[in-house]
Amino acid sequence: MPMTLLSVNLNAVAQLRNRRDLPWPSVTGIARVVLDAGASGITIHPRPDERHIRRTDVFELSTLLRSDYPNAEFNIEGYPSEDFLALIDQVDPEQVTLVPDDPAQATSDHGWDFHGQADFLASVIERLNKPGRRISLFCDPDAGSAGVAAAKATGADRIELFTGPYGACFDDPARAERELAALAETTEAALAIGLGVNAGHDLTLENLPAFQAKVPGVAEVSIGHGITADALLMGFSEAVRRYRDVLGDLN
Ligand SMILES: CC(=O)[C@@H](O)[C@H](O)COP(=O)(O)O
Ligand SMILES: NCC(=O)COP(=O)(O)O
Repeated sequence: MPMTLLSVNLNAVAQLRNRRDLPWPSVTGIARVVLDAGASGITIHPRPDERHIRRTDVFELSTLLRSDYPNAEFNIEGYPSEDFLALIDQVDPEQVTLVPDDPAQATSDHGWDFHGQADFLASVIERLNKPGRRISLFCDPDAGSAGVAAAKATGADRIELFTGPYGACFDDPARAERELAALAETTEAALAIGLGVNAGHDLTLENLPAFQAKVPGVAEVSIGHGITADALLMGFSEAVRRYRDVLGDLN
């Protein structure tokens, strides 16, 4: 089975903590648990209103990864505003995932318009690019070969497939098949031109097996909401173990 790495998104943990003016659950504490359980990295999507991840979390996570988990990948997602770009300069994560969200958006719900925003993306990527850092662009599942060619032309290293529409098909197997076919076609087209592929949004233990089987070649998935829901029942260590198992990442 092809192996896909798991990056655990800690937005939901931060959102739970933020219900009270108290420091638990600890975002860095959960980061330790998931990395000790074999997750390959940590993903966060700090939003301008700090409704989940706060600026302070970004620095604390960065310090933790640098000091205790030097092989783990830190993936920071967000819209490339000047504030976001300055944060990336300060924190210097291994992967930056650019997402076309406006500040008021409830959650990410679409990929980039690679043709319409080609110049903007190319200039941002030129600023962000440096050795040892990967740039990924959030991508609609049906972007197809024209979309991924335009994404590659911006200078990006990878796309991140937006799997939200697939995740929403949990009660509609026929629609899920159609979503998987679009995701597979976009992935194949990206890999054929040397663009790496990540994926994320509403992936779960239930929908990952079919995704793994039908969309081969995905390097990394970032998962937050689903794995946090599972962790409430089974704990984060066991949840990470089960996701890694489905992803072919257990010995
Ligand atoms: C980019 C993406 O797919 C998202 O999943 C995002 O990171 C989730 O953000 P929220 O946790 O704010 O819904
Ligand atoms: N990039 C997608 C991500 O990080 C996780 O999204 P979700 O599992 O919380 O929907």
